[in-house]
Amino acid sequence: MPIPVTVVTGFLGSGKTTLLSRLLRDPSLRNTAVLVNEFGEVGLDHHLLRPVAERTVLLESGCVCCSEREDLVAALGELLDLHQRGEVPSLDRVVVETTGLADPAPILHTVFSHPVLSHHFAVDLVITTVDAVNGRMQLEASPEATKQVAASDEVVITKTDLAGPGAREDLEGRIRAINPSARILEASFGEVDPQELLSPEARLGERGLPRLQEHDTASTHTVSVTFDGPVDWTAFGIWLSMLLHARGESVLRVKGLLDTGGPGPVVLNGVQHVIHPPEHLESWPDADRNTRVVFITRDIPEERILASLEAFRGLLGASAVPLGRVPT
Ligand SMILES: Nc1nc2c(ncn2[C@@H]2O[C@H](COP(=O)(O)OP(=O)(O)OP(=O)(O)O)[C@@H](O)[C@H]2O)c(=O)[nH]1
Repeated sequence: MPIPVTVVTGFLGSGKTTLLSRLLRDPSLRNTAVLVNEFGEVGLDHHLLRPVAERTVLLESGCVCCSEREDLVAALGELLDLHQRGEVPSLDRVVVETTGLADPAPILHTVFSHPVLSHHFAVDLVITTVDAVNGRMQLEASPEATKQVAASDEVVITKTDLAGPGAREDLEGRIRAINPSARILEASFGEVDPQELLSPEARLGERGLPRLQEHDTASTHTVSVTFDGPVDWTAFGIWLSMLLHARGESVLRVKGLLDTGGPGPVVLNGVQHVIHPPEHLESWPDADRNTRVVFITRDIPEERILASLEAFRGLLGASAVPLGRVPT
C-alpha cells in the first residue's frame, strides 16, 4: 500500500501550522512525517512543530510548488530511504505543509509523476485552511487562495472564535460556490477531530454533491453534471484526457462519482492536469446512484463542457445533463 501524503494548504496566516501542531499531538498521528515548506532562510514553523512532531523535515528554501519542486522529491526520497533502511520503521503518513501562496496542483503532480515516488506514495487528501475573518476578502482578491479552495477535498474554516455573527455562513457559501464537493469543517485554534479530518470518506467529498447550477466568480466556473445513463469508462477517460491535454491549466478540479454500469461508481479525482488513479468502489456511498461530476474551471463555461461531452455522446453511451436542471 502506498504511504498516504496529505497536503495542507491555505492562504498566508490562515492557520495551517496551528492546525497541524494540534493534529500532531493526537496519538493516531504518531508515525507521521511532516515536510514543511518555507520561504526564507529560517523556518519559524519548524520550531513551532518540533516540540509536537517526532520528526520534522524542513525543506531548506524556496517553494515546493514551483521552481524548487526538486526539494519535495529529495525530501520524500530521503524519507523513503530512511524507512526502507529501518531508521524510520513506522511511517503511516506524510503531511506536506505548503506555503501560503502555493498552488497544490504541481505538488500532486510531483508525487504522481515521479517514477520512484509514485510507487511508494499517493496523495490522499488536500486540506485547505481558510481564515474566518479574512477568508472572504482573500478569496476575492487572490487567485492563489481560490485555487487552493478549488483543489481541496476538505476546507477547514479557522479562527471561528474571531468571526462575527453571519461571517461564517457567508464564507461557507463562498467556499461552496468555488468548490461544491469539498467537505467543510470548522476549527478554533486547530481543534478538529483528526479521525474525522483524515477519514477515508473525506476523499469522496460531500456525499450527494449539492445540485448547483453553473457558478461564475471572476472567470472561475463550477459546472456540475450528471448523465442520463451509465457511461463507458474508457470513452470517458479518453474524453477527459483530451480535455486535460487541451485545457489542463484551466481545469482546476474534477471530482465526482461516475456510473459506469458496475455495482459501484468510479471515483474521479483530479487537480489540473493530474488525475488521481481512479478508484472503482464496490458499492455506492449513498442512495443516489447517478453520476455526479463537478468541474471547476477557469474560463471554460458550462456550455463548452456540455457541448464537448455531447460530441462524445456516441462513444460515452449517455448524454450529459447539468445537475442543477435535473428534476429531484
Ligand atoms: N484567534 C485565533 N487565532 C488563530 C487561530 N488559528 C491560528 N491563529 C493565529 O493566527 C496566526 C497565524 O497562524 P499560523 O498557524 O501560523 O498560520 P499559517 O497558515 O501557518 O501561516 P503562514 O505559514 O505564515 O502562511 C497565529 O498567530 C495563530 O496563533 C484561531 O483559530 N483563532
